[in-house]
Amino acid sequence: MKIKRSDFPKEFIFGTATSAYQIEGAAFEDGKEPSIWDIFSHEKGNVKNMENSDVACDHYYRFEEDVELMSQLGLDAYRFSISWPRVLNKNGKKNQKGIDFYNRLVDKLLEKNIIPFITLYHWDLPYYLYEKGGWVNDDIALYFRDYAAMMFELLGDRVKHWITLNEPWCSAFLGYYMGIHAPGHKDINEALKAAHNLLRAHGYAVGVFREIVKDGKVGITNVVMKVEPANEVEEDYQMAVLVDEFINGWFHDPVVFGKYPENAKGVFGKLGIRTYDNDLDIISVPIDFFGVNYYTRQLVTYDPDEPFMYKIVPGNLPKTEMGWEVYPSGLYDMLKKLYIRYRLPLYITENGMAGPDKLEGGLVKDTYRIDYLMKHFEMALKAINDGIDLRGYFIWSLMDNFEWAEGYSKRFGIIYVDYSTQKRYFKDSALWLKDFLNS
Ligand SMILES: CO[C@H](O)c1c[n+]2c([nH]1)[C@H](O)[C@@H](O)[C@H](O)[C@H]2CO
Repeated sequence: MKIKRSDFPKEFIFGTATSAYQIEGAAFEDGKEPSIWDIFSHEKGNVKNMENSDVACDHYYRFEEDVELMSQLGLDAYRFSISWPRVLNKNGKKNQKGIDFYNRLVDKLLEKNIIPFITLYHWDLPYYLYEKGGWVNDDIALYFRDYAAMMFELLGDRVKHWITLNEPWCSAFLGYYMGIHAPGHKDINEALKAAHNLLRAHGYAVGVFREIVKDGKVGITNVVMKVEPANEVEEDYQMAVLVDEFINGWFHDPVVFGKYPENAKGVFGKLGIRTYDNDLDIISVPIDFFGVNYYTRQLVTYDPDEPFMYKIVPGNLPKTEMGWEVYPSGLYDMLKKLYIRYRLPLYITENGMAGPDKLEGGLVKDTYRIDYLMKHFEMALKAINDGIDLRGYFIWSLMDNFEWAEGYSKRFGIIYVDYSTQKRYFKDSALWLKDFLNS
């Protein structure tokens, strides 16, 4: 059964998502200070082929063309992030040229009737704050609060949908424990501290949001993985519960319940890893929605030789270029689980796939991406029809961009970017989406 746009509630919004560091470029121009990713990507061995976002998709200079493309597709909304080091310099002064860029971007979106959704933090911490300790310095929550208040003051008259953090799990565990993201640390105690300070930053920002953008909605976007036992044996089921708490619970429970998940907290305690319970009242100030970034499932199996007694097992379903299984039913399962547990409205703030996209004669035949998106749209519609308060869906991503440690080797866009010419090309998936949005 082919679903149509009209099967969704008329107020449901379809959009695309990007982030500042992945598309803007102009990394050192117009007064922008370096971020931890500007430094990390220039250090050998961190990013495939030593690629970086000095230029990326040159969006800082091409944003009008890009908004025009969004308008041609008929998108309802666009999710993007603010580069903190582009708008606030190391002396705590506003960088007016950086602020003007976001003013012009927001005004262009509104002119085209595209609803802006802003993410305040999508991993590009100002390097000058990292030098003060970054996310492991408790003061960072207040620096973030002041940055958030400034952006709410500057754009809150026109932007009514805000996301404090994108995937604090990645910032904390990829950045401070696994070392594969900036700042490249490998210290579990730093990771737990960073996680707590990220959540404190979120809570402080929501507090000032309520004073400044009275008619706005604010939430937080988390990684959402369907965690399943690799084998249907008791010990794997137990590991699935634990890993679900590590990945999903650790950043959802404190925000709603004001407490960390018990099993995971117990495991950290047993391993002598410190956890925190200060400011849980600030962390759990009420929010208006959860942003859900769903891509795939994670199969786990018990392994006593691993630090946390589990390891990830690659499943046998078809995989994307990232090696992630295509698992649409996991989206439905997680939307239902989140809605039952937290009773909050939901937006899918990211869903999409990296494909073997080839530009031939100005076309990209990414039928696999059309199939992927259609199957996930069907799960979103099923969730809505089952009474889940799902309000929107943002495809990751509007255009091919800098895929962090993978550099430009992974293409997630519905628009193809030829980085040698900066020309944009609608992939077949974009043309399909345009038809779908008009169906
Ligand atoms: C399991 O995937 C994560 O939820 C995830 C996937 N992704 C993300 N988070 C980030 O929010 C984006 O910046 C990435 O570009 C995007 C694609 O990798």
